[in-house]
Amino acid sequence: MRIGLFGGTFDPPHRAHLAASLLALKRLKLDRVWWLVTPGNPLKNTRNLAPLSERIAAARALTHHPRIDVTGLEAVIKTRYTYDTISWLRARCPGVRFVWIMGADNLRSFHRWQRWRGIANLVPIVVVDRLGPSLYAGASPAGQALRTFRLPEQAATTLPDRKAPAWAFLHGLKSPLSSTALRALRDEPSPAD
Ligand SMILES: Nc1ncnc2c1ncn2[C@@H]1O[C@H](COP(=O)(O)OP(=O)(O)OP(=O)(O)O)[C@@H](O)[C@H]1O
Ligand SMILES: O=C(O)c1ccc[n+]([C@@H]2O[C@H](COP(=O)([O-])O)[C@@H](O)[C@H]2O)c1
Repeated sequence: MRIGLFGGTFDPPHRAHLAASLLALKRLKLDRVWWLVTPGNPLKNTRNLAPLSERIAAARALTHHPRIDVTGLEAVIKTRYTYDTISWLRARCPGVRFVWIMGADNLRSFHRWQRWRGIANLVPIVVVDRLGPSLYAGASPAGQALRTFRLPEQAATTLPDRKAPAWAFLHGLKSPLSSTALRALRDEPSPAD
């Protein structure tokens, strides 16, 4: 069983999240993708974050795909740290080949995550193209530190079978969508206001 783990804030979820999941599903020949809706990204200001239950419900409504499961696992196991989440899952699912999925913006800030080198040693990672951040992601501190473990894109399909550290960059999604932009649209005063 090959499972992609797609952690995110999803406030709100949008079509690029779905497209990134579908791209990883197809290119890595995954059996499933599990969305892990975070109780709150430890590096983001979470003061105005929508409630977890709302973000989970919106993600389920958007995905509605037989191979995508939306979970609030991190709230259940009481962590916000990816290293803890992946360790917890690996300990309980020994037969599963997990892969961590993230957008290129997160590779750029990956060196600020708790135990990021440990995460890279736990599971293979796939980085999905994102309009803007993709340009410099490979040159980021983590991209540079992990450069010798980078696979050519054509080998991405082998990622779930690889021993970590191993990572690949998937091109082909250059979506400008972001939750920040959607929140700004939502919060814009209407002409009637
Ligand atoms: N347009 C996109 N293209 C590729 N990956 C994306 C895109 N938008 C989000 N992602 C990835 O999806 C995951 C969840 O992202 P998140 O919920 O933070 O959405 P976001 O649009 O980046 O939100 P925000 O604007 O609030 O930071 C992250 O790994 C992120 O890199
Ligand atoms: O573990 C960490 O230190 C850490 C720091 C920043 C982000 N993350 C995780 O990265 C994922 C993507 O976050 P976001 O806010 O960009 O959607 C989400 O699962 C977060 O919990 C994890």
